[in-house]
This record gives sequence, structure tokens and C-alpha cells, in this order.
Amino acid sequence: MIGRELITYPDQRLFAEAVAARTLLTMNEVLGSPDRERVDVAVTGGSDGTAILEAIGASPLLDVVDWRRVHIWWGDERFVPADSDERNERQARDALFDRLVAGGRMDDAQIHAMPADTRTEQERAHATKEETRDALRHAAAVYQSELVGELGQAAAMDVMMFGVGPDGHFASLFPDHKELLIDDPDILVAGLDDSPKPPPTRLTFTVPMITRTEYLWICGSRAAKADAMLGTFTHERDPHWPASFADARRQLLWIGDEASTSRLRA
Ligand SMILES: O=C(O)[C@H](O)[C@@H](O)[C@H](O)[C@H](O)COP(=O)(O)O
Repeated sequence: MIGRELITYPDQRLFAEAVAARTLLTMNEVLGSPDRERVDVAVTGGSDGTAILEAIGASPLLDVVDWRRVHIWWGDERFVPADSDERNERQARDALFDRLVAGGRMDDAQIHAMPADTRTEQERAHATKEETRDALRHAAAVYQSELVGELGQAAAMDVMMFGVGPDGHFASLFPDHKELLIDDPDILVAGLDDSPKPPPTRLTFTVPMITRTEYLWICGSRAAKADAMLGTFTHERDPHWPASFADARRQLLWIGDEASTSRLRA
């Protein structure tokens, strides 16, 4: 495993602004490397993930990045209909990407949302467990094909950011859930139908996909995350603390505010 570092900011607002600035500067740096055509970034849902995207939109550094060369992916998604407000995609579009597309900085084709549940309300309500699992398996395979189609067999993100749940989950990889233990390097995306955080049906990057990222940041602000920040940072590959499976090729950071990192600094 690569070395881990902890970064603490004074409060939640500065945390979001600092992660936003870090993201923009890192994207620009990647794009500046020789022969580099594009930068691939995976975002996430939840309050911290959304606050960071809002801060990117408001950042004075927004235009250090050539957005025409940026591709956006999701590290996890709630498997609900496309028009649901619960979608991480919806929240991220509202927070940032719709504005970048409307303003002409990006094209919608650069935004790679995870598949939505295309079944009707009735089909969903009457589906057997196996039918729902099939729908999830199919959706995971579709996203994996998109990844491989765009980035090749060794598809990897340049930058990936995750929120961390109070239970230590990241992406949609939950404590003691089997998807966390997928270690087949050919499985990049998985579905699950028993998420303890609603909604129960979700799609997620697997650990093999996550850990081949260049820059990986585990982000958590507020006191509610203090146990999770401690547990995930101080354990390694512990199924009770899913984000302890985080690893990266170049940089692995836990980023928080004073409240969320209090137990790590005690
Ligand atoms: O779909 C989701 O709910 C997220 O992708 C999830 O993994 C989230 O990032 C964490 O639960 C932290 O969420 P908060 O920042 O809201 O606590």
C-alpha cells in the first residue's frame, strides 16, 4: 500500500474549498503532462461530495482547467430511475456540471453517468430479488463496457474522490458486505441490492478499480465522521472499515475538518 496522509482544514467551508482547489490544480497538472489528451475524474454523492462540487463551481480557479479535455465518472450511484432526485448524477449536475455544459465549457458526452434503473415503477415493485440482481448486473456490465471502451482494458481514473459514511463506507462499499471483498482485477463495477444507506439498490466501483487510481482522496467533514475517519485511516483492509481498503498509485489522502479529524489528532 502507498503511504497515507491526513490533511485537516479549520472548518467545513474551508475543507470544501480546499478540496475543490486541490481537484482543479491536480486536473490541470495531469493535463499538463506530455502527450496527455484528457483527464478522468470520478466524483461521488452525499453532502461532502456535493459541497465539493459546488465549491469547484464557485472557485476562482475554475478556469485553470481546460474543461473540454475533462471526463467525469461516478465512483458509485443509487440505482433508481434517471429522473429521481436521489441520483448522485442529478445532485452533481445541479451542483456543477449542468452549468459547465450550459456555459459551453463541456459537452454532455464528457459526462459518464452510471446507468439508471430503466424499469417502470410497476416492474420495480413486482420484481423478484433475482430480477433486480439481473438488472444490477446488466447495469454494472454496461458501465464497465463504457469504461473499457473509453479508456481500454486497464481503465483507470486520474483523480477519484469519495465521501466517507459514519460507518466507514466509501463508494457504495459497506461494512462487511461482500462487494467490498471483490478482488478480481477484471471486475471494475458491481451492483448491490442490500445497501444499509437508502436506497438499497446501488452500483459501485470495486476495490480493484478504485485502487488503480492515481490520486485518491477520502473526504469527510463534521463531527459525525470522527469515528469513521479514525477507523478507516488507522486500519488497513479491514472489512469493518471499508474505506481502509483505499489505495492509489500516486497519492492517498484523508481530508477533513477539525471536527472530523479530532480523534486522529488527539
Ligand atoms: O450515494 C451515496 O450516498 C454516496 O456516494 C456515499 O458513499 C457518500 O459519499 C457517503 O455516504 C458520505 O455521504 P455524506 O457526505 O452525505 O455523509
